[in-house]
Amino acid sequence: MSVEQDTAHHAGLLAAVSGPQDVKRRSTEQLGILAAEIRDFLVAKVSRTGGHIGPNLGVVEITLALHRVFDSPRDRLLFDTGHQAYVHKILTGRQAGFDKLRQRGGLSGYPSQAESEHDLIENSHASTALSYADGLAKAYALRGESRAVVAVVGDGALTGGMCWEALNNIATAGNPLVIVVNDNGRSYSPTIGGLADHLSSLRLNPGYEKVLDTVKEALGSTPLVGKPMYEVLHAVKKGIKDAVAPQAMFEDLGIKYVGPVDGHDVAAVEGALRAAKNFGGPVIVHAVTRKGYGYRPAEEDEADCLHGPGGAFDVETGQLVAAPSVKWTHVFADELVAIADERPDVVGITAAMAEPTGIAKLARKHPDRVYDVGIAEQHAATSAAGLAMGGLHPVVAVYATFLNRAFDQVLLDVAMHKLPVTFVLDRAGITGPDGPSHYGIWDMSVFGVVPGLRIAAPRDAATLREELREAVAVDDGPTIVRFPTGAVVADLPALRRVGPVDVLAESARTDVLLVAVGSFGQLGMEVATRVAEQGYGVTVVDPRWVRPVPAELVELAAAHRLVVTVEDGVRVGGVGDALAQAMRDADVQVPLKDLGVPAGWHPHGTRAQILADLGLTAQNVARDVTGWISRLDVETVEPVIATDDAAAQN
Ligand SMILES: Cc1ncc(C[n+]2csc(CCOP(=O)(O)OP(=O)(O)O)c2C)c(N)n1
Ligand SMILES: CC(=O)[C@@H](O)[C@H](O)COP(=O)(O)O
Ligand SMILES: [Mg+2]
Repeated sequence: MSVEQDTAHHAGLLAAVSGPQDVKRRSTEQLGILAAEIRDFLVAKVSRTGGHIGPNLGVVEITLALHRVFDSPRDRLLFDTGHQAYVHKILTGRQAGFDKLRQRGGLSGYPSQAESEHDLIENSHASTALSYADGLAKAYALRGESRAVVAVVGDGALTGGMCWEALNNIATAGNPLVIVVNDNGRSYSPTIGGLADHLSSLRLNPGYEKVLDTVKEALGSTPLVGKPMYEVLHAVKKGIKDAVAPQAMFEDLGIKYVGPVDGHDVAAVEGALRAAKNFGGPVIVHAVTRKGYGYRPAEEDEADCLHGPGGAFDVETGQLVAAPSVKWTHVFADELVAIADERPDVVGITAAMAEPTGIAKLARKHPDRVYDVGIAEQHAATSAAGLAMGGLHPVVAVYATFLNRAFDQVLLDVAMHKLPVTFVLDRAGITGPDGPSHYGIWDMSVFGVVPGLRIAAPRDAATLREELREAVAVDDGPTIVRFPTGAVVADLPALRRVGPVDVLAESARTDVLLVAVGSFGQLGMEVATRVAEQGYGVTVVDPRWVRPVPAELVELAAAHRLVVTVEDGVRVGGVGDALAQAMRDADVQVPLKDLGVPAGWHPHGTRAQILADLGLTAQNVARDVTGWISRLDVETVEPVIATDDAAAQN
């Protein structure tokens, strides 16, 4: 067969898949071909859009086997985190959508109910699927519905505490439920922790299966010498298993364990899944896979097996096509290392995202001063509280969206104890292609209610460095420093500083106080120019520290006719809301308009597109501001006319 014929033959099998039924009818040999076609398809498509290529290359065979053994959507397939559901999408009629993967109006990077009846959970925060599965299995049992529930969970996601809370309940409930552990030994970087070590010891122990075979043979050939002999042999077998395998742990919990199976052998996975399906109770199928399997640049990418290139990449090399830029993350990472060089009490914490948050840079310089806690943001917060109680100043670097789940820990374990912990929230505000679950738009509202917590929103590289230093200098309570995704914007020097507030622009007229939060500083400057063209004077300020609301900001507000806030976060409970309250408390009667992200689930796209959709562009804000201030002119004129009328009548 020529290369062309071969390619056409490959493309033909995948092209003929419009749903799971087309996977079920394939022979074992055809499945191998189909798997290769899927990998080609993934690389070809994702290299143009960016996306989670490494994780998906690793679950091709598992997903094929799932769709052969189970009947989705009647049976429920749940993907933990959901970043590895591309193959599932390909097999459930969505191949055409991959040209616009993660792009505005296109396919979501995660399961999506709007896209397909085969998708159920849309949450793309890790470690939730087992809890959903527990609930679903209970619901189907109570309603008398015979439907299988299957959760696919990675070894990384398994480091999250919710998984263990769920396992505890799944075991007690005893409902039929299949948990596929997709064990590739990695989160982004190699997965950390006791469980991960246990799993990898099993994976790396070639003697394991041989030992079991020997015991099995011994059992088979041993003449029936009665129960005691059997028990001795059984104990030997169990002892060996306990030494090298995690099943003892799962089986002690009450969950049947099947495995380990080669996760790239469809027939093996299929066999294990069928056994699990027929078991009638909770079963763990432990599938060992390789992240990035079948695509050399991913397999050989030491950093993260091409976990999720943010944009188009070169198929030959796996390198991003876009020219590298200096990101907010880089500025933070460099400054943190500089601070740590000066202050031995400063330590870093990452929740399985050392490279993406920049903490890796500190780890390379001071390896004994960085802790990777796994995908465990709640634990990260309280562990940081412990470190602070022990005399250190922890810097917990997480994405803004992931700190949401640690609210109680930040509130009570850290803030109530007035502990000096700095949370650095990367990817704050609208992020883009990952969609609504990944927008870091809630932090200022959610954590704004925490007593004693100070929140900084730097506007550029210089203020990020400065505010990070100010944050780690705080020794009587927690701090947050939040900044957006992507390339850091050009430095925007202040004209002067009033308390903590930077004045970025001012004019002779004091019509509007424009409070530009964080990276909206530059937008504020453009708005001021546009509004000035309409004859109004705008003072642009950056509060720098948005919580607590600086008293100086309230004083500045009192000196203007209109206050407008613009922030990259939800309006409810945001900076605008907080300033309005502070103004009410101070009896400042100046009207305030707050611009930000409206409540809702805003679909994915680029950050710029979404901000434009939300009206958060200089043009839109300038139009709004001009409209509001000109209406105020009319309103202030009207009472005068009314008085004249009244005088005329008298
Ligand atoms: C709560 C939470 N924290 C962090 C992340 C970021 N994140 C996405 S995937 C991932 C690693 C997942 O590892 P694993 O479950 O083993 O899946 P793999 O990518 O190896 O297939 C992390 C840390 C997240 N989605 N949710
Ligand atoms: C699945 C997940 O939560 C992450 O992989 C996320 O997609 C990373 O986003 P960035 O590309 O912004 O690092
Ligand atoms: Mg993994």
